[in-house]
Amino acid sequence: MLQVKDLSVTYRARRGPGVAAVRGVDFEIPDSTFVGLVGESGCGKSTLGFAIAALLDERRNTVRGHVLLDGVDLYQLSPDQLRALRWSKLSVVLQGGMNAFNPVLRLKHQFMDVMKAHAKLSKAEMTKRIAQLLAAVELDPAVMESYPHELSGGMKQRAAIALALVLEPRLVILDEPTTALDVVVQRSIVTMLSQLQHRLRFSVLFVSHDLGLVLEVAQRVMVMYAGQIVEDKPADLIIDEAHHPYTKALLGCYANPRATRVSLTGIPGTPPDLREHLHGCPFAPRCTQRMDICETEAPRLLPLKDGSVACHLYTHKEVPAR
Ligand SMILES: Nc1ncnc2c1ncn2[C@@H]1O[C@H](COP(=O)(O)OP(=O)(O)OP(=O)(O)O)[C@@H](O)[C@H]1O
Repeated sequence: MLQVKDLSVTYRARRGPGVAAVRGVDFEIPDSTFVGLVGESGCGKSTLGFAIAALLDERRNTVRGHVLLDGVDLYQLSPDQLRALRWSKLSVVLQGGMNAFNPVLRLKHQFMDVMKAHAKLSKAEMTKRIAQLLAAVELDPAVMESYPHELSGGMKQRAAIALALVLEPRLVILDEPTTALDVVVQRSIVTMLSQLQHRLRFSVLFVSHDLGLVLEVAQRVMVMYAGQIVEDKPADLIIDEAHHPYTKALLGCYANPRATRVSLTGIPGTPPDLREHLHGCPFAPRCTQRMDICETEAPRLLPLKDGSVACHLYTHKEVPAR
């Protein structure tokens, strides 16, 4: 349903090279699939999410490649065609829900504005639909009469998810939707989201730096490093069968709740500066299994039995340098 083909995004700079935040990314998300996108801060997750939603300002950055939703390339559409498609086919939920709502309008009017722009419904029908949606995200329907500031952070984020679902989109992109919330509220929202996704069968791209949280809800996990997808795997296999040394290192930073003993390791070094031209594998300077080829040749994302990985360890028979 969603196909991303050779997608690259560069934030242009006044002087010098821009930031190549997304570098030739390819993947697909079939219907009704919950995909998590994880990686350290600055690896390009949000930029990829925004580029898929065609939300980046093309006056300030360069987007190349294709994003196809049901075969329609979003980057070939006029602004009006794109507007018609937002909310109805694809919607976005951002951190804290704060960007979703106008502070001076009651929630119900904000839901109605979206509905009026896309569908012909009577006021009573709209009110009924808003009540159903708020109940679906486990909020009291009476909340529709509130202003955004009257809601707690968790309630606001639930309302933002309800708003994203108002026109029954096929794909919802959530960018760090629960990061600003406490752990208990985070868990309850993510569980609610997962149940809704099962019931309503939309697809989700869930952007998060929290691998533990993603593993609780996603069917598939894509791991991003330095603007590229380095591993893509079913979530239930990633803990025991991760291939990429970066995925293994990320897992080492996360306490597996199923393990009886846990030792957390961290990842030495820092991700590369995305303003620079990258030679070879971007993870090589931090990789404990690097080989000579890793310094010179960029690995391509190649299919495995389950998922895919971009790492020379699985295509070359060289012995790791250390
Ligand atoms: N508007 C912008 N202009 C210039 N560079 C940007 C802009 N937004 C992001 N970047 C840079 O692009 C790179 C990728 O950033 P991005 O926010 O997409 O990463 P991320 O993985 O989502 O990180 P985080 O989890 O911290 O949000 C970083 O080097 C960041 O500094």
